[in-house]
Amino acid sequence: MESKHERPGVTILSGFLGAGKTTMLRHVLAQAEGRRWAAVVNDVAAMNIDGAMVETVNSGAEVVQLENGCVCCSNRDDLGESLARLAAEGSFDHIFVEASGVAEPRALAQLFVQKNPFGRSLGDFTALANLVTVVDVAVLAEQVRDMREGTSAANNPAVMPGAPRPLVELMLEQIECADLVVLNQCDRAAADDRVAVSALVTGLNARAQIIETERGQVPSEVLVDRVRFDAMETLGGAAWIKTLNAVADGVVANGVGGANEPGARASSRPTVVRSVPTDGPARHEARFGLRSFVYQARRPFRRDDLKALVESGLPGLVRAKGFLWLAEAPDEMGFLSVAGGISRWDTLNPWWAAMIEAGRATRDDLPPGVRAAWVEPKGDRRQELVFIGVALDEPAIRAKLDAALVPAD
Ligand SMILES: Nc1nc2c(ncn2[C@@H]2O[C@H](COP(=O)(O)OP(=O)(O)OP(=O)(O)O)[C@@H](O)[C@H]2O)c(=O)[nH]1
Repeated sequence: MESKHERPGVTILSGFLGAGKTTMLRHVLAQAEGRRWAAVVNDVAAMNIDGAMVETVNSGAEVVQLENGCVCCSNRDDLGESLARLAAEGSFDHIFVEASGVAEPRALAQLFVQKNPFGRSLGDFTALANLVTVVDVAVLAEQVRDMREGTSAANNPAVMPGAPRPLVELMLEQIECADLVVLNQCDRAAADDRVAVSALVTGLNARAQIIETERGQVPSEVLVDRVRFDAMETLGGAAWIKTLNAVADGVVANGVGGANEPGARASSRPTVVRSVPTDGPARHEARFGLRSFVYQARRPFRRDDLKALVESGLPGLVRAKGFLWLAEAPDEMGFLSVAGGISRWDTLNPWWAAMIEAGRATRDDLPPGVRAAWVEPKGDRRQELVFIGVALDEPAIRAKLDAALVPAD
């Protein structure tokens, strides 16, 4: 084990929408046992559903929520400021960053190694320990099957410059730039699929350690105690980068083979690393065609109508999640999560309004976030759902959601 840095260590959790980052972070924070940890949570939409979920773990960790943009592009300064502040406080040994599901880990890692115009980088305040990518094995297995079977032009459309890129490209890039790849949701994947996905990950990034798990059940030591990040190795870990370097070194004749092999050494020449564009807030929309919107309402849903709507499949939907107020259980905060074509319905805790009505809390107990969202007479009971997808028909979805609400009096 490498010695601990005096600066707080940082573990970055990346991974495609719905892979299980928040589930894993909650599991890890629950293991804090008095250790001085903090978490910075970023969500892709204008509302930080993940941050609110992480705050429900009573671990003692400070949770900082970053909203209004993804940390790998439009929200970089906020991430930098939050990490610098947490480091300056001197009270934390380790900080976890949960990136949004569309974040590119390479862009995040570069914040720690590349100096800004003032000659500073996040590496001056903190020590990046691990870039971790969480993968939904079942979803990636499906993509591997499509890639294998996709021999026709229709399955392999050419992406012209400036056009949105397929989302699978983002998934693969997240794997290429990782020190540790967590293959999550193994309970949903067949054994053959697990083997195929593991082979794909090794092919893309032979250097990364791979862990298979369910529900993000990893021991915290794996993320905290061992420092794996190495700027040259991690940023140059992708098989294609190693191959290019080997070609440039004259090690590989045709740019194929050799450098992909486990244990292949990185070239000593400067690593070829793609530059990171910094083109503002609309980057994910422009690059991958992904858009998000937030649906809010102050009336309860009829459970069956909402279920029927969600299960009918909304064209273009990649991810939906958020808090629900259901007419059938008006005192319980519901949680809906749609990812990889599967919808999950959970109950979290009672609404604060229900607790006050039952005499179990008073208005003075309300946390600031709840106070800010309070509207009489129903208090914090509300709908707050984020929809993320490609070419979503937002007005049509909003109209269908409105129709699933209990009619206004
Ligand atoms: N069956 C199964 N479900 C899981 C597993 N891990 C997470 N889930 C569920 O998958 C859904 C997505 O999990 P999250 O932890 O919210 O995923 P995420 O990566 O944080 O999602 P985004 O922040 O939206 O990108 C939730 O409904 C989880 O309960 C798993 O290993 N198996």
